[in-house]
Amino acid sequence: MSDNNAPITSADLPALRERIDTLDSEILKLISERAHCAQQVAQVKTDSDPQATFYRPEREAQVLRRIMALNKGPLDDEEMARLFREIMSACLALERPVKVAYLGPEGTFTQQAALKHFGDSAVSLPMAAIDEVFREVEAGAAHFGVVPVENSTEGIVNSTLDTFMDASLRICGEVVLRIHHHLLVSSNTRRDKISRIYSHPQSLAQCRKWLDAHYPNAERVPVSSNAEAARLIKSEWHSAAIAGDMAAKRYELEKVAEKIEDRPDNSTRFLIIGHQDTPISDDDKTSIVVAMRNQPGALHDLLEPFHRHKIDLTRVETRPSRTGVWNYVFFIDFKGHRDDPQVAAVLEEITLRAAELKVLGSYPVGVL
Ligand SMILES: O=C(O)C(=O)C[C@]1(C(=O)O)C=C[C@@H](O)C=C1
Repeated sequence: MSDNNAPITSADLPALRERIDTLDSEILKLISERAHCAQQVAQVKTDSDPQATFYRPEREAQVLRRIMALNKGPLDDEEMARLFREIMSACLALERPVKVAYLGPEGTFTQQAALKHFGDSAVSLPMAAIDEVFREVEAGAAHFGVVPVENSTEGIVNSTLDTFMDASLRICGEVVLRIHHHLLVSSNTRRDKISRIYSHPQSLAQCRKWLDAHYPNAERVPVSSNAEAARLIKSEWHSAAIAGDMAAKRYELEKVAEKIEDRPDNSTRFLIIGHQDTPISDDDKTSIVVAMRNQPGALHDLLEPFHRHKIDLTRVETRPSRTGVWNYVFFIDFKGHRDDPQVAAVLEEITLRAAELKVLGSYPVGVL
């Protein structure tokens, strides 16, 4: 191979490939050793508790954060963490394969979020509605569920918050996904004759300006999901769909235009729901739902302890209560874990002031 100062030429190719082969052998050996360690961890877990939970979100967040902090390039931190995410996913599948229910059908952004969080080795099960995802996990048919909760342009997903009010499940993680929309067609579509564009209503709204500029006369048809839009156009030669990469791949569609969302920072936050409480990971969030008594100053009374204990609120959402006794409930997300002394003190104070308080979960801030 060339010395350090000489430019690399095609003559170096065989030596470079030989070096890659040697490195791959080392990586292979190390990954196998790591997988062996994970198997031993599983043994320790089952020895101490036959009902042990194998998936440990706080540990996974710590592993990924550490890798990102150690990474010196040339791969960027996210790319490197994504590779380790897959290694961990395979290691966890060796311990016990994880079943994850998500808001389907196949090809939705929620499926993409599930894969981003659990990796490719998880078994993912599409559900037709958000409450079905909850039910599947509550019934034990899936270990975890993934549901959308808020979008940076279109706001809150009300059905997720409403379903939480009656559910017994905990939040054990969050995933934030950059949402990129594409205009997709099938191989049979006459691209110059597009007269109808299908998508989920939120996606149509997120691409409104682009559609006004490029397809002002096409009919915009709202459907139940982007994946459904992608499926529909397979049989219509004059129609296009707005959907993401996952749907494009699943339905073998071609991209006429990429990243057509009006706001480049368009992102959606998803929650991971399950049965278990998650221990502290050192960078956590907590979600609670609170019903206050119907009296003046109730919201102030609720928020004041957070201010006094210097706890950052990341979201406050009001929803009509469905029990009829209390008019409104507040969904609050804040930084910190319920086992942090400061957070525990705030929760204790709120319990005294509120008609009802439910901690939905403390979980690691999304890493990827
Ligand atoms: O540390 C553990 O508890 C493990 O089971 C190992 C491991 C890993 O591969 O690093 C695998 C699955 C868990 O979700 C967390 C981490």
